[in-house]
Amino acid sequence: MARIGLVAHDDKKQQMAEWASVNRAALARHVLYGTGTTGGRVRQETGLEVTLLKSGPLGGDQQLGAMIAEGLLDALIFFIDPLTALPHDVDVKALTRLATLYNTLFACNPATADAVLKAL
Ligand SMILES: O=C(CO)COP(=O)(O)O
Repeated sequence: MARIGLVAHDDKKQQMAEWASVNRAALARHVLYGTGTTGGRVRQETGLEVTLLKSGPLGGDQQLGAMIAEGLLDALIFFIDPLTALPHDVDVKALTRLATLYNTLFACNPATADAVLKAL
């Protein structure tokens, strides 16, 4: 059982919902956390229990970063939108920086998320 953070930017939320639905059985074996909107969407699509943090732009990315720094998160699935400028880009950078710094399993697209989920 691993503790997994789920995050997706707006243009990637559909992709996250589909990925979570396809991988529902595997995800059900883990403890899930999500930024507000992403987590709500995953909950709605899959019926999985997801602990909802604040929405990303309102501090949810930072909450996940703090969990990583405190050793409370084992993997981060973060579907980043590479084509859109985001006003809270500093938060995105901070979260990906901490995932890198703490050697956290970190997937930013479905192909890598599949591999990470298999590894857990
Ligand atoms: O913006 C996000 C991550 O940077 C995601 O936050 P939401 O899931 O609340 O939309």
